[in-house]
Amino acid sequence: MLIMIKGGQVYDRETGEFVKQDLLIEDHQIVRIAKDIQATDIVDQIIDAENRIIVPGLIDLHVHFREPGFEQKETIMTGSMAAARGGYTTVACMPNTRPVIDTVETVQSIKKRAEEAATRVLMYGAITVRELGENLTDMHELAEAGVIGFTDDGVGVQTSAKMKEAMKKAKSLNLPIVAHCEDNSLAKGGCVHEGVFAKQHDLPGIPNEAEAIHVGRDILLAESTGAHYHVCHISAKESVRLVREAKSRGQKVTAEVTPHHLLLCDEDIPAPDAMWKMNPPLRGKADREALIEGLQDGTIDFIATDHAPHTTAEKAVGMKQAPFGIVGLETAFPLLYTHLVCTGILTLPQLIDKMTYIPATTFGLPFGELAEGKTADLTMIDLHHEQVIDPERFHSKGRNTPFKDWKVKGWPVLTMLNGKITWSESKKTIKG
Ligand SMILES: NC(=O)N[C@@H](CC(=O)O)C(=O)O
Ligand SMILES: [Zn+2]
Ligand SMILES: [Zn+2]
Repeated sequence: MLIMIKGGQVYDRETGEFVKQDLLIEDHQIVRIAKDIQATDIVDQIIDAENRIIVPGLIDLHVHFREPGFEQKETIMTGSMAAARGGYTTVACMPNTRPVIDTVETVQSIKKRAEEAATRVLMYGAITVRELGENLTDMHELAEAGVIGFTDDGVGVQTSAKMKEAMKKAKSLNLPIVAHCEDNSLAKGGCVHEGVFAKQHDLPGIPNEAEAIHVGRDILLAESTGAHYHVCHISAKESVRLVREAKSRGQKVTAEVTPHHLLLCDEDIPAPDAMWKMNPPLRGKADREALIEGLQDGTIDFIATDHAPHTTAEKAVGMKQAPFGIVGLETAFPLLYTHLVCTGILTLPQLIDKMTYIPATTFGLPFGELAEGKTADLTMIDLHHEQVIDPERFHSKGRNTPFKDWKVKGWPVLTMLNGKITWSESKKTIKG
């Protein structure tokens, strides 16, 4: 099978430029990128990319696909379709499923289910059995089964000794510790950020230190064990400061931030409505500013959505009772393009790199670049098309987003994984 993508503005990471070029894809590989490829006779399909940019397939290293155990919220199939619609070709699933991803059997069964998925589905193994914080999983076995790192995402590892033990093991396996940073003794019972909104509505707050204290502790532990330490969904200004300081000492500490923490703060929450409830919570204005600054100066390495679908019924029970989490895969790129690139906060190449090449290289994954010889994972985006976010049109089972009705531009129009089209808005082809 030979596919040509014709006339698009192809992103070149090395120069940061968009050059009008054609791509030739043979089976799963990009075989040629050049101006005006004359191969019309031999190709099976020609895709018209006029007025579109072509970027590497987006990569989201923090998603919750809920399978096994919570299929009412999402499945690998619906989650991966949401990812494809959002322009993603690679995702990494968190292990807070039922059962937890803490055994080789569970890894294998998810791999099996993911064979037909619309994205490449990578996964993390749990740090502790059932994410209970008590006994380490068989990390060696999980690594052999192919997990890309270890995390107890959903909960923090509460004791320093357990985290240190996990880091030692992770270091020996050359895999990262990916930490959900939350000290329960400080966070317990809170449902929003301990700030303006909590006060106004008399809601129990989660203070910044609940996150930052783990970041600080773990940076010390990573320093002594030599492990690669990665901070999930960083949200507090103090955490950004700690990561910046560790990086300046040359430590292998990395961090990700979500679109919602970059675009919203607690004062933006219109009313106590669980569509705005997630963990960590939307922080204060100064935190949001620190996150943007951290993203700009490279303290924060990349963007991950923390796509966390829940059912409408679960989210309808109010701010205190509802589960934490919002969906993100189908809105991330247009939201960030509209609110960070069109406003001059990031350049378009910076945004693309933080959603492709940087997450890949941070975790040593061979994706995130458009080049001859590379896997044909790519996304075609219409930067000009403006559309309102309509959760009813999501491929995800989750409708839980605070961005409903936001008018944004920069929508993905075609996604290709391994040389196969996994999502296309219009099937706009010249041939085939
Ligand atoms: N982020 C969330 O608010 N929720 C996540 C758990 C997590 O990422 O900590 C979930 O699994 O629902
Ligand atoms: Zn988390
Ligand atoms: Zn998560």
